[in-house]
Amino acid sequence: MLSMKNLSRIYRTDTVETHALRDFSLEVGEGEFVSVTGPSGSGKSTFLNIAGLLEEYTDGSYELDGRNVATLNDRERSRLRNEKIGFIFQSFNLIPELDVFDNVDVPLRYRGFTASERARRIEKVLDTVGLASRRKHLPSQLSGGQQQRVAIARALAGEPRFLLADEPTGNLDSRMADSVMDLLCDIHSKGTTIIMVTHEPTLATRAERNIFVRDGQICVGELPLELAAAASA
Ligand SMILES: Nc1ncnc2c1ncn2[C@@H]1O[C@H](COP(=O)(O)OP(=O)(O)OP(=O)(O)O)[C@@H](O)[C@H]1O
Repeated sequence: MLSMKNLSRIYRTDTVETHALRDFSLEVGEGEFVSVTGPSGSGKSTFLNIAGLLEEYTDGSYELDGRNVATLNDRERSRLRNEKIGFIFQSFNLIPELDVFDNVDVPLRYRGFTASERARRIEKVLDTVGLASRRKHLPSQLSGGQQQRVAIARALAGEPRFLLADEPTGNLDSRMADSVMDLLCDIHSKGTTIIMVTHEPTLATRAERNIFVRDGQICVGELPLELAAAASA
């Protein structure tokens, strides 16, 4: 359902050309849970942003859910992104003035659902992430782990096929990180396809498949030592 072939992404400034991705080919099937690791600056976020249609690529081909991304106009791209993809970021990106319920409501309003349909979906996802009793709390009244759960609820409320997570546990202590990972595994077991970028080898090995990226390329058949150690632990 996600197919990238020989993708490249070059950032150009007046003086420097950065090859953030080069010859990057990847297939992710329906229902997979893939983690992406690699050194800082290796291209992980660039890959995730292109996968999520937030960023353009320079060359190669990308098909998402059978659609050739290069043929889409801006409106079609936004629509595909809103309907099929949920995002989770390291910094939870909640709106501080809105309570939990209204934060989760934000993307649903864009989709044009009725108020009753939105309320049904919000109650359901808050239940999924274990925060139904906190619906009237502001983000500042929640722990970091709870805030990330709200962000996950917001990403799930539109019932996306794809969940893209960029360092979702990066701002959390290990106990909260584990509980967010438990939640992602649970969401995956119910059928959502997940791609997660992480620096944490122990978290990466909880996915079904790990991709290791170095210098903008996937390293095939190479498991870094720390990942191999975490996998056998
Ligand atoms: N907007 C941009 N303009 C120019 N260069 C960029 C831009 N965004 C990223 N890069 C460069 O592209 C390369 C890949 O960056 P990217 O953010 O994808 O790496 P990363 O693996 O996610 O890093 P980290 O683990 O530190 O978040 C880096 O060399 C970075 O400096």
